[in-house]
Amino acid sequence: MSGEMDKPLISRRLVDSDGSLAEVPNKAPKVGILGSGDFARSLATRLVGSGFSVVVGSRNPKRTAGLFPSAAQVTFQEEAVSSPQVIFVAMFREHYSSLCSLSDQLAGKILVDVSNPTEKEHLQQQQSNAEYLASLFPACTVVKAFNVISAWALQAGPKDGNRQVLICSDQLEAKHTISEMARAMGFTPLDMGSLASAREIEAIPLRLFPSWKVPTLLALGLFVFFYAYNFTRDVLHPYVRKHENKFYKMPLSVVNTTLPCVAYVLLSLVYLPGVLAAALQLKRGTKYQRFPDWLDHWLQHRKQIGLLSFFFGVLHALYSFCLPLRRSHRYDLVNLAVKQVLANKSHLWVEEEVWRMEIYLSLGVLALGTLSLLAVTSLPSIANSLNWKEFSFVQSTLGFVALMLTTLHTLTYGWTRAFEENHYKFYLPPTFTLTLFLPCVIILAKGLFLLPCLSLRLTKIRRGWEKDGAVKFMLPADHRQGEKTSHV
Ligand SMILES: Cc1cc2nc3c(=O)[nH]c(=O)nc-3n(C[C@H](O)[C@H](O)[C@H](O)COP(=O)(O)OP(=O)(O)OC[C@H]3O[C@@H](n4cnc5c(N)ncnc54)[C@H](O)[C@@H]3O)c2cc1C
Ligand SMILES: NC(=O)C1=CN([C@@H]2O[C@H](COP(=O)(O)OP(=O)(O)OC[C@H]3O[C@@H](n4cnc5c(N)ncnc54)[C@H](OP(=O)(O)O)[C@@H]3O)[C@@H](O)[C@H]2O)C=CC1
Ligand code: HEM
Ligand SMILES: [Cu+2]
Ligand SMILES: [Fe+3]
Repeated sequence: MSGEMDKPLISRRLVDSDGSLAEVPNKAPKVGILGSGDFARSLATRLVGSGFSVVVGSRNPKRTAGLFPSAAQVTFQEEAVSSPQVIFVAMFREHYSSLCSLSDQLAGKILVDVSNPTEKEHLQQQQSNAEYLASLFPACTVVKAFNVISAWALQAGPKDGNRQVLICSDQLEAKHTISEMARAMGFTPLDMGSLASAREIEAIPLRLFPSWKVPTLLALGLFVFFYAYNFTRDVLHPYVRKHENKFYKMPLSVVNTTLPCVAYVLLSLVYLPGVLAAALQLKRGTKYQRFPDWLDHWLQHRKQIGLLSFFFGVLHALYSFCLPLRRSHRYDLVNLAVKQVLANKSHLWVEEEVWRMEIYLSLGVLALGTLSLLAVTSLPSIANSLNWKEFSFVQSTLGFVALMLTTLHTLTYGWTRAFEENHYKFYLPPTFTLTLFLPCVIILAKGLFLLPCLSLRLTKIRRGWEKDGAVKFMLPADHRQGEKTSHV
């Protein structure tokens, strides 16, 4: 734990209230840490590296002293809390009460609660860990901070991962002190208000990609559905009807009929809500009415659904490149050649099939290329370099172009199969026909919205015009209080 970590990351200068930089007095400010676990160790290392003087309070300082940087003083709890004004409590909630014997020494000091509850604790306990700590030590000021930073991120310094430290407390002064400390350690403090926000802050590390949950479940659901459908058609049907063993198709072939279908359906689900929204606005004759919750939610999750569609599209492309590499493919080719020789046929070449394949592959590549533009512009650094018009051109117009290209890719792939009886296995139509329904609805609707009468009306509505005379800025009738929908 030496080397780079011991160097101050940021020189010990603090920003005065008037915004000017003030040199901190030479004597390093003293900070206490209770606990000697992973978090305490990383915190001590970071604090020492940022120019603080650290004293650690442990129940067994002899055993733990070796684990801390040599600059940190490790001692008994009572001694550690006596002089610093700021004390980090790097312990779990269930052990807070063991500190009660220290309450006299702790009185008047700032206690920083860094703890994270488990999912179960978070649901069971009404009181946040920080509020519980405050209730145990009424004579102290409790600040909630640093729980969103992992011990690892503290160790590595703020070069990796999220730099934000969410801070809340009932006392402004204490919050300011801890904010400046976070800044000195190279993090970005974010004021979250009073200690009542602690529960919310404690919930953050429990979340795992919140805005991705529904889109991911949707994608998985579609995958399971299409896989089962394709399995039934491509594997089960030949087995049941002709006792043919086609189970080898399960890992690659069936997957590659499934992936593109998921990608395609997801892509249409990105552009469907815009069409529904436009239709709703046309029907209502106003834009000053909230969309129903489900539509609002759907509109907000388009980015995630779109990126998932891109992901499945990329997988489909990679799997497609592997199709001719398969051993089964080679056997098929050789067997076909042998059959031809036996039948005394030569020069097998169906012009229509050749063209169809050349075209559908080309369209697939174009579709994926267009989709990658959308994916690239959704990176924040690129999105920030585009103005609003440019961004919406890529997302809305090019996205629609990608949908069109995919539709053409699918149509040229499917060709006349939808109309041939031998392609209906167990009366199930070929898979691609299922996926074509939504995109066709969208393309049709977009076409309709281009009709002068509708497009003029839509433009007027989007500029604030309303069906019933003058522009009104009324709260919609169905607006219930306390209802929040934007949460991404
Ligand atoms: C790979 C990928 C990445 C994506 N990344 C992002 C992302 O980073 N951020 C993001 O927000 N989305 C992202 N998306 C989702 C999607 O591209 C956008 O939400 C896109 O703006 C949706 O376009 P839209 O035309 O359906 O909707 P909108 O642009 O919201 O328009 C809604 C409807 O109104 C119509 N309309 C719009 N303006 C007017 C007007 N002035 N006059 C008349 N009619 C109008 C449109 O034709 C449409 O029918 C991504 C999608 C994919 C596939
Ligand atoms: N690890 C991480 O990445 C993160 C941890 N946190 C939070 O930091 C806190 C500490 O976590 P972590 O360091 O990982 O946990 P550890 O189990 O590694 O450390 C807990 C420490 O608490 C001290 N302690 C004091 N009294 C008791 C007691 N009665 N029983 C047991 N231990 C006691 C122990 O030190 P001693 O024996 O020296 O007294 C022990 O080392 C937790 O609240 C956690 O939620 C927050 C963000 C990230
Ligand atoms: C480099 C890009 C692409 C290539 C090389 C490619 C190639 C292919 C191939 C070889 C097939 C036939 C699969 C089979 O024989 O089972 C196919 C089908 C299909 N592709 Fe693509 N594709 C590409 C991009 C895309 C994209 C981006 C999408 C959608 C977002 C897509 C959607 C489809 C669909 C829906 C089918 C029909 C699946 C079925 O019902 O069997 N493709 N593609
Ligand atoms: Cu949501
Ligand atoms: Fe939600």
